[in-house]
Amino acid sequence: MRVHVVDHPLVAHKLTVLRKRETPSMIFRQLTEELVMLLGYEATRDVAVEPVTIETPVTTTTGTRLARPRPLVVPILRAGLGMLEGMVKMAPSAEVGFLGMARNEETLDIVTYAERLPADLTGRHVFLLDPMLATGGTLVEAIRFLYERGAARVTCLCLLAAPEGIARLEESLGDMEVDLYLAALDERLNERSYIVPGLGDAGDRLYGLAE
Ligand SMILES: O=P(O)(O)OC[C@H]1O[C@H](OP(=O)(O)OP(=O)(O)O)[C@H](O)[C@@H]1O
Ligand SMILES: O=c1cc[nH]c(=O)[nH]1
Ligand SMILES: [Mg+2]
Repeated sequence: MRVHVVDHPLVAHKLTVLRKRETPSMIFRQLTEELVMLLGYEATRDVAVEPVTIETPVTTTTGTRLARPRPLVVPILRAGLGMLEGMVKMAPSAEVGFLGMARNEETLDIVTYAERLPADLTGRHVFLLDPMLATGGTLVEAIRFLYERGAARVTCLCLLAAPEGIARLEESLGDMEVDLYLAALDERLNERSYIVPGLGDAGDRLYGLAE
């Protein structure tokens, strides 16, 4: 697995505001979208492209477009949904699929409760979106699922990860190649398997309480 921490002053600044306890949901959603755009810029740096002939007002020229089959963007519900808008703004021709997964907060087991993806992912480059990589249980399940469906390549975008989750991915993925883009690699997990210093429960902060 290749881990890329996007080291940029704007990422660090926005992430700091995102972490703050008092940041309200509306600002949290906005910052999440902006952070995904910055991560997405890096994560798509080597996405496959192909030449395309176009007419400008002056002449015919050869430009570039994202190659077919189109990249597939997959947010892991619920919290990953907060990352979708920013990613599709960066790659508007990408297709979008959905995975709904939740970790049981007592047992940490993962339940997949929804799936809406193409039946065959052969040749597809999948961009998996989930803000939090904690124990890694969710991402391991999701990546396995995508490769079993035939995905050619999986790139994960997370805002935060714990070293424990990265170690779990490295142990569990064998020869499945994964690129992981992060806004920050945090210190550790706490006794409830929350990321420290972290930002709390990303799903609740995005969609939980009305202000
Ligand atoms: O690495 P793990 O230990 O598996 O934990 C990370 C998962 O936990 C959170 O989702 P949660 O299960 O809280 O669902 P939600 O998005 O609906 O809040 C987060 O968005 C990840 O999907
Ligand atoms: O810190 C964490 C860990 C798992 N899920 C979250 O939303 N936050
Ligand atoms: Mg949650």
